[in-house]
Amino acid sequence: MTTVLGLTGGIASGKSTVATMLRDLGIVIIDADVIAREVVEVGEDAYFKIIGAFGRTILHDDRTINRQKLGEVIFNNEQKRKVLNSIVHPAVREKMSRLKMEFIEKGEKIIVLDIPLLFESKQTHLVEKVILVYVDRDVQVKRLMQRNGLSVEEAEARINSQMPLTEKIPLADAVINNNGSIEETKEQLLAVLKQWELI
Ligand SMILES: CC(C)(COP(=O)(O)OP(=O)(O)OC[C@H]1O[C@@H](n2cnc3c(N)ncnc32)[C@H](O)[C@@H]1O)[C@@H](O)C(=O)NCCC(=O)NCCS
Ligand SMILES: Nc1ncnc2c1ncn2[C@@H]1O[C@H](COP(=O)(O)OP(=O)(O)OP(=O)(O)O)[C@@H](O)[C@H]1O
Repeated sequence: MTTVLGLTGGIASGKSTVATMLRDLGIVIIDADVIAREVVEVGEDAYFKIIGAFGRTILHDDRTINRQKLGEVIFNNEQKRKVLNSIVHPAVREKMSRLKMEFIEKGEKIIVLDIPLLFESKQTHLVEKVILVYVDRDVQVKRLMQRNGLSVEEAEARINSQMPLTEKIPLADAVINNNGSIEETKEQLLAVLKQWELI
């Protein structure tokens, strides 16, 4: 029997940090951000659809998608974000489901789907339980600015394009508070997995 968990949070809340801890425990992670990059590689269906919707100005000279430029467009324009989502999300969903089935067939005990927009895009039916990685907004802004080299306005725009983390808390089965140290986050994660009798 395989248990399928969802790992979610907000931008720069610490999902990848928690995913690395899970990987270190030997648990398989299917990462929606990674798949979202793969399905828009040069030559893929979604790649051509993106050019059709956003024009060739969002490409680098080598024809790959200029993610920084596309990000500037979609994080500041809800209409355009919806257009991009409508192109990329179906392809991501299809590939995630396929990978999930492959790992189930292989007999993996636990599979974690790391999906930043799990609640926004109503994907909770894919998983049995959801772990939310939470941080306070000021911590989130600070870590996002630092990691991506963004201004406070740019960081706020990205955070505002998602459901507020406080609204995600009641929708999750377990909440890991990542305001503190990495060690404190790891302790919380292990406690959740023990409580669910997964380790
Ligand atoms: C806009 C893009 C080109 C920016 O690329 P970039 O390399 O700068 O960021 P990256 O892909 O690593 O995403 C970082 C984080 O941004 C947030 N984010 C990404 N896309 C979205 C979106 N459409 N709406 C809200 N938040 C988003 C997520 O928290 C994600 O973890 C890229 O994020 C993208 O193609 N987004 C659309 C697909 C999508 O929704 N991906 C999220 C998981 S399916
Ligand atoms: N407990 C912590 N203390 C200090 N820094 C942290 C902590 N957790 C994460 N970080 C840092 O915060 C940033 C965001 O963390 P991470 O990349 O894990 O978030 P994420 O939710 O996967 O982000 P995204 O969805 O935007 O890719 C990273 O630079 C990471 O090193």
